[in-house]
Amino acid sequence: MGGKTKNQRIYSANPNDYKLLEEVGYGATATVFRAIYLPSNEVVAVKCLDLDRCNSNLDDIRREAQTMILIDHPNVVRAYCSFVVGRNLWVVMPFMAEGSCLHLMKIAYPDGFEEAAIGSILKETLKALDYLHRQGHIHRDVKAGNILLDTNGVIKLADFGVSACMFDTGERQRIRNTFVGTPCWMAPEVLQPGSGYNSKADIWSFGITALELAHGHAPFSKYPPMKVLLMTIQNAPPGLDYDRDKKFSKSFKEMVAMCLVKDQAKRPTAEKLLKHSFFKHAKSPELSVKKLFTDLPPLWNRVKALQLKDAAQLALKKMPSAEQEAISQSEYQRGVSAWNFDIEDLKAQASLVRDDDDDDGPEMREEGKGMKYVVSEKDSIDFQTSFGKLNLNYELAQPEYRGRTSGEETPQANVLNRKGKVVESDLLESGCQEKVGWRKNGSSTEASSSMSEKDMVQAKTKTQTLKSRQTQSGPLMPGAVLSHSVSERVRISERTELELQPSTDKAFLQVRRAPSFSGPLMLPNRASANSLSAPIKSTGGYRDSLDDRSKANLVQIRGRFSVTSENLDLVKDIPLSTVPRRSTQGSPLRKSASVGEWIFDSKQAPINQSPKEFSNGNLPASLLMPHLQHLFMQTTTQQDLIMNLLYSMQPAEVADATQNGKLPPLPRSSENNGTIETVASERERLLLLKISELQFRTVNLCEELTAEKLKYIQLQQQLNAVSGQEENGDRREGDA
Ligand SMILES: Nc1ncnc2c1ncn2[C@@H]1O[C@H](COP(=O)(O)OP(=O)(O)OP(=O)(O)O)[C@@H](O)[C@H]1O
Repeated sequence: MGGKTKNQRIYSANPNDYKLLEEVGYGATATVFRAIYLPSNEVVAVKCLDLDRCNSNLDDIRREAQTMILIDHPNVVRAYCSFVVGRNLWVVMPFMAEGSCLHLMKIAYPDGFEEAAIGSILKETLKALDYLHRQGHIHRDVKAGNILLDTNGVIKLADFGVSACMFDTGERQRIRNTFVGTPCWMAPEVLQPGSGYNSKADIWSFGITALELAHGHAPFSKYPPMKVLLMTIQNAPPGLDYDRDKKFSKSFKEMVAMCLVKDQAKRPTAEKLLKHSFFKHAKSPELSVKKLFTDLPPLWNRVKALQLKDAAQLALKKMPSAEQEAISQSEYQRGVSAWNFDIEDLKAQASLVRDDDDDDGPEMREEGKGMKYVVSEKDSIDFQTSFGKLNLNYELAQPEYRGRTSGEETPQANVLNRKGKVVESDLLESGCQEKVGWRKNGSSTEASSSMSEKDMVQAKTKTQTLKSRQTQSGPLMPGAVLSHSVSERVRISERTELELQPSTDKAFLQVRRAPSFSGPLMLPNRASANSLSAPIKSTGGYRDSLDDRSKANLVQIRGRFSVTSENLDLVKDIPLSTVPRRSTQGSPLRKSASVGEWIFDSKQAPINQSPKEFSNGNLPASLLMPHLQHLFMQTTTQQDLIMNLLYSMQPAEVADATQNGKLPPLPRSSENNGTIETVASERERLLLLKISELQFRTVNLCEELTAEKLKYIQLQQQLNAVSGQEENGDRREGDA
């Protein structure tokens, strides 16, 4: 898809016309390069999207790219053209020389920007959203990482990787009832399957982005994604409410609060929000934003420095010992397992979290997340949540892809000064490492070194290894990509490298392979390879994440859910406050393997109740009440469980289960056109049926229980009678 821009410049679809220079960014699915468009000698950005890593099919991706080409707004990054190169889609865009707000914060403003700059950045972003919403688009990935800055202060919203058209109907709209976005920035309604969402989801993400720009990180960003999702649903919306936020104006706080309302209907439209006093008084970006990057080195050096910093930190501070790694891994697994199975526990945890915990050290933030949740040799994790399947993409290392065209120095070995002149020296040797953190303090720039001498040695080792690796792989001709997929090459080379390289190098690779919590969370549509009803992937699927104990207890893995016998024992999950204490301590009621069938275990009857008590007329009620309450709780818990399971099942699975007689028949809708609304109402009816069935079963169980108790009492009475007769006999013998 070659294309023309507004000023009629034509950009060819021939990869040989583009000379890829430095890597200036990377995301979950793409690596972005500064490049020269050779026919006009113009600097552009080329985003190389790894199609293997996208959950959409090629047609969808092409359509997205086409949408980007049609976009025409000063605050939206448009695509000049796009074309397929091997297993990659190249999207040619204007080069935004100062990169994203996220990178800028990471490198120089770890605690966020000042309010004036935030106002300008948000206003320009909101203009972009207003335009997109008017055009019928939902961006769905609004965040600081997608707000790009140019040297002249121009601000643009980028990344249509997950955008959706609001006016689409049918299949595409059904797909939209899926999780797409980035966990910390995702609106609560996006997490509710079946409820659907609209452009107001962008307004929520916009509010979260405002907090991100104010604090340097998004709320909840230190938590694992599954916890973030739960906290978004359950906690009060985050805001600018704490001591640290005193410096911000009332109107800023008010604007953020307007965006972060859980009820999407109560959130303002972008158009309305633009009229808010906070934006009316916003300064021009020329005045407030341009100064943010004076004194900073060029973008590619910042990106490189960030990569090295991450690698060195990971290698030296975060690269855990075998033991720590095991703990970390088990924590990770626990998180995944907990998300799947112990929702109550997670709810309790989430409720204990204080929002002001977000003030924790930078190691808890985005950089740190990748370190804690490193899972090597895995490209993605499929979280099987009670709400649906979440595919957590990882950032992918593409070290070999950073090369330039034939005969050029590799970017890793080049340090360019602000004028763009190539300085032939290693980043580390040049002393650039001293500025790994260009922390800006007010107007002055402090060159702070966050790497120790040891860091340097390790990082240098890394750099040298990178160089030699590039020598081995040779310079990259854009055309050469056609012959061998980047992802393939990377996977092969990474596997070999992980086996052969010292830990530092592994660490570097893992930094890039760590879960990208800033990347999109995607629930692929069923037509895609990652079908919801497909068996759980062994690589990274939660099945792997179950610990041995859980595996041993595995009763059933069906579709996207696994049920363990441990989880079936819901008794222990009942809150102590709501259930009589006795019933939580070794209840005589035990669940059989099939959910809903209860067995009374007389061995476990409360030991402090003597047989005599059973013959007492009051006792059956006092004994039964806890169990009846217990049963009631169980039923409620089961209902919740079933509701979660049903909500997470795809219609096809429900229909399948119905046909197999595993679930009551699905009520047929005469107008079942496959829309999500119909599916939702069908599920609701199915659920009501299930609830009635459970209630019926509960009553039956109570009756059975009462009958058993009566039998027990009768036996006790018979026993008493027999022992009474024996006693009388003994006495008579004694008297005689
Ligand atoms: N036109 C551009 N000019 C300069 N830098 C860019 C440009 N486009 C993207 N970048 C940089 O590259 C990074 C990754 O790009 P992008 O967000 O498009 O990739 P992605 O894989 O879609 O990311 P994700 O899905 O994780 O948000 C951006 O955060 C930004 O720093």
